[in-house]
Amino acid sequence: MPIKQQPSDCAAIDEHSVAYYSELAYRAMLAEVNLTPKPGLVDRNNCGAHKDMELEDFHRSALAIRQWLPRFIEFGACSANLPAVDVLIGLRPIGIACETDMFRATAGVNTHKGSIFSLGLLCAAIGRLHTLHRLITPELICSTAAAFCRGLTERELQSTINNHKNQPSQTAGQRLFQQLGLTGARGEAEAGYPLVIQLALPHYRDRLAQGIDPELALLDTLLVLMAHNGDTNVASRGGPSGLSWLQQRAKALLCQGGIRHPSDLRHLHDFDQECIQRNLSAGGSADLLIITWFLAQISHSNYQH
Ligand SMILES: CC(C)(COP(=O)(O)OP(=O)(O)OC[C@H]1O[C@@H](n2cnc3c(N)ncnc32)[C@H](O)[C@@H]1O)[C@@H](O)C(=O)NCCC(=O)NCCS
Ligand SMILES: Nc1ncnc2c1ncn2[C@@H]1O[C@H](COP(=O)(O)OP(=O)(O)OP(=O)(O)O)[C@@H](O)[C@H]1O
Repeated sequence: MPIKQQPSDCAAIDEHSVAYYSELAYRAMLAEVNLTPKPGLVDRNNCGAHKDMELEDFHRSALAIRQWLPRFIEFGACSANLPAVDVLIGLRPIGIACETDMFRATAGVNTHKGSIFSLGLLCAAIGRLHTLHRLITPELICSTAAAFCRGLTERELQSTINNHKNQPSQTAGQRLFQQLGLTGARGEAEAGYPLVIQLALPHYRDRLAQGIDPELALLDTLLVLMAHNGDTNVASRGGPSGLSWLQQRAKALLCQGGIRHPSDLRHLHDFDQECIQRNLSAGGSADLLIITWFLAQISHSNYQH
């Protein structure tokens, strides 16, 4: 499809701001994958329910993605003159090139496809807000990302139902929308990341304010996401019953008090083993946890541009 409008050349965003936000996004990916023990997901203890990837693949993948993070921010900064809804068409080739580098780094394994999509959108939103001299807050970043994605679920999920029904070219996300109505990574982005803004981020901040260890607070926040997210990774592996089981299991753990003390980690070890047995992995919630950590650092920082 031809690009309707090209972003004009713009005075590039200053390199310190680009470096600062890129580094936070890179560290967010590391904070998530190193966090242990996570039910069903790859972590420092094990590969969870995954047979084709391990911790080192995620470290290599994050390093490959790191090179692209400044490009997302710069694109967002340089396209700030365009209507928000016209930004995604220019951002996508950068996201796809970044995905290609990720697959090269992992010999073809999907470690961070969903993370690239979401971090790419948020980084571009930061660039746009910077150029427009707006405040860079979690809420404004997510509402800007939502504006980039307006119409995305209609274009790529709803309208593909009739055009591509049962086609092998369908992605997992398109198939799950058709079968279960889940809108996945696209729906969460288009809605402005409500699970992060309304649930996970306030929960993480509350736990930190209560003096809970940051790693335990992040694990507890992962449970909140798992309890509420219509995660297409879980549904693709376990169907609707697998998704419902995982959500209920996470809710039950939270009702028991969640993860507040090191002794609570035994519940996560049990949950991990159950996910491995059922071949369930909450990759979408892991992606949202990356975003939660990233936005939490931004709301804590006094960074001035
Ligand atoms: C839109 C994408 C994610 C489509 O993938 P797909 O159709 O398989 O969709 P799906 O919703 O199943 O998600 C893919 C990944 O997102 C993550 N995910 C799953 N569920 C959720 C959820 N509820 N919320 C957030 N992320 C989720 C998972 O990691 C999953 O593997 C993407 O691959 C794509 O189009 N990439 C091109 C790069 C791009 O557009 N970049 C633009 C911004 S940088
Ligand atoms: N620590 C993690 N462990 C596993 N997945 C993660 C982790 N962090 C993020 N993810 C997300 O989960 C997705 C990978 O999930 P999964 O391997 O289930 O997907 P897939 O490759 O599409 O499916 P399958 O492996 O069933 O063929 C990635 O796109 C990534 O963004």
